[in-house]
Amino acid sequence: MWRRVASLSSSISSSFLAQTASRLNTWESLTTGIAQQAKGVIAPKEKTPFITFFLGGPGSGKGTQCIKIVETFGFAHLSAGDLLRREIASKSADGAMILNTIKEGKIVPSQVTVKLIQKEMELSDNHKFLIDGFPRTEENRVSFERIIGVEPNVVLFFDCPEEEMVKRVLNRNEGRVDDNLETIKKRLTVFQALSLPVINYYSERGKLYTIKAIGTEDEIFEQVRPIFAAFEQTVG
Ligand SMILES: Nc1ncnc2c1ncn2[C@@H]1O[C@H](COP(=O)(O)OP(=O)(O)O)[C@@H](O)[C@H]1O
Ligand SMILES: Nc1ccn([C@H]2C[C@H](O)[C@@H](COP(=O)(O)OP(=O)(O)O)O2)c(=O)n1
Ligand SMILES: [Mg+2]
Repeated sequence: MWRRVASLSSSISSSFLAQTASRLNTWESLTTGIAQQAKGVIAPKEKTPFITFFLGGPGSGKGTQCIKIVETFGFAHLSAGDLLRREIASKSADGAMILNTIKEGKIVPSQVTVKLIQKEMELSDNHKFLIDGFPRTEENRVSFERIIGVEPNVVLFFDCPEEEMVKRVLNRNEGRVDDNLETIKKRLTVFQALSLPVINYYSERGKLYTIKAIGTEDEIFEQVRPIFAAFEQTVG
């Protein structure tokens, strides 16, 4: 597998290869556990994971653009919010706590969310992931790095005026318990206080792509598409 990665391109820098090797080891350990549990039913992944984080305030259009990336570039879409809502619906042990946290516009403890993401990654046949709505706090970010052991390759930030986000969320019409004015206001405060530092963190590391998230869905996709097109060859 190492030879396969190393032969991808001679122009890939040695530090990139070192990072790739480290991610590969992590991916193998991530998959080994589940493969053992399944007694060989699930084959170990053959490709290095490619991880993208989609960040932005409520209603900034993350989920909408993820669907387009899935259709165009064949990524697996893991929405942190959807995974948490699934826990609520399944009446799991954490369900009531998650529901209250979401209603309050707060952030669910990282361990819970990262475990759900980890499970989805392990079960997926894909190696290209869009992780949508995560990490929303520095605690989320550090917890992902500690538990999953990898950093994202690319981070997208959907930059949208608050007024527009509020309008979109109030029109979302998906029956979500948090799509009301009171919760949105709390979520916007949490976004400013806890999520912006994560966005700044990735900006300082040169991983951040800021998308101007106003305009039609197609116009916004024309900003998003080239980012993924540029990585298509190396991602596989
Ligand atoms: N560019 C856009 N212009 C207008 N409405 C949009 C746009 N993108 C998404 N929407 C709508 O806004 C709402 C929120 O979008 P969504 O993708 O769920 O955002 P997020 O996942 O960031 O909260 C949805 O009802 C969606 O259909
Ligand atoms: N990393 C995350 C992601 C979502 N949550 C909770 C708290 C969020 O307000 C809700 C809804 O998240 P979701 O990503 O679905 O929300 P938007 O699509 O941005 O409106 O889920 C969380 O606690 N931690
Ligand atoms: Mg969403």
